[in-house]
Amino acid sequence: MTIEDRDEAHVVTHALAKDTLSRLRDVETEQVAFRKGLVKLGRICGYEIIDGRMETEYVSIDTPLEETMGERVKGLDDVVIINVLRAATPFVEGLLKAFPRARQGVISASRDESARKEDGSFPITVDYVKLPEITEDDTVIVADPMLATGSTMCTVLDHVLENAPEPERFIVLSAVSAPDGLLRVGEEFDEVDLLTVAIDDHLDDDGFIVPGLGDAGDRAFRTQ
Ligand SMILES: O=P(O)(O)OC[C@H]1O[C@H](OP(=O)(O)OP(=O)(O)O)[C@H](O)[C@@H]1O
Ligand SMILES: O=c1cc[nH]c(=O)[nH]1
Ligand SMILES: [Mg+2]
Repeated sequence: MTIEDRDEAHVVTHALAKDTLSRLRDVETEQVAFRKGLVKLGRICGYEIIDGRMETEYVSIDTPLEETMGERVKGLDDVVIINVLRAATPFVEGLLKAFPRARQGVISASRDESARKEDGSFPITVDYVKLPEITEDDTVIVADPMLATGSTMCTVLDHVLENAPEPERFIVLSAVSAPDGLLRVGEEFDEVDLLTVAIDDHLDDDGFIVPGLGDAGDRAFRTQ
């Protein structure tokens, strides 16, 4: 298993996750490679979630030759993935390769970067929310590649948890996180399992993660 427990979060330490993230960080990585990298990282994280968080059960199987015992992952049909628009879209595309039958939710949330508050958080605009019903049997994965101040994720979680029962597993998955954001989400939502590929050093004065990878949405969608 390649998930390590740290104080702030659980870290996916698979060598391919580190390799892929390093390519994403590189300023020379252009849009298509960047987007494909996010897809790949989502797939790796999905496999790591299955390996590190889910269980298998023994089942009887008839091969063409004889009956034998095999293992199946329990709960693969009870997965909900929440896509936090917009940067999470390619990341979720990768996750869906690991969980092809997941029920999907979408939340459009963006931070108002011109109005950073004194406490360092951002006002978050939520334009669209469409969520599937969540049940106690579900593994819920809220995906956003960037967790900076945590303002977006806290707002998203308020929506996701509203009227939802406590699911079997509740995972917040990011590629790059700042310590501040992890701390904030962890304090406000102690029921969530924070999973990330990297915990970076700090946030700059504009609320960007350093060293980070820049603006994930802009790099994936070529809007700058
Ligand atoms: O932890 P926070 O300080 O809230 O920052 C993280 C958020 O910022 C980015 O989204 P952004 O608002 O830039 O929108 P985008 O995905 O459309 O680019 C990123 O995708 C996260 O959703
Ligand atoms: O560093 C950051 C912070 C928020 N959103 C991003 O895309 N990058
Ligand atoms: Mg966003």
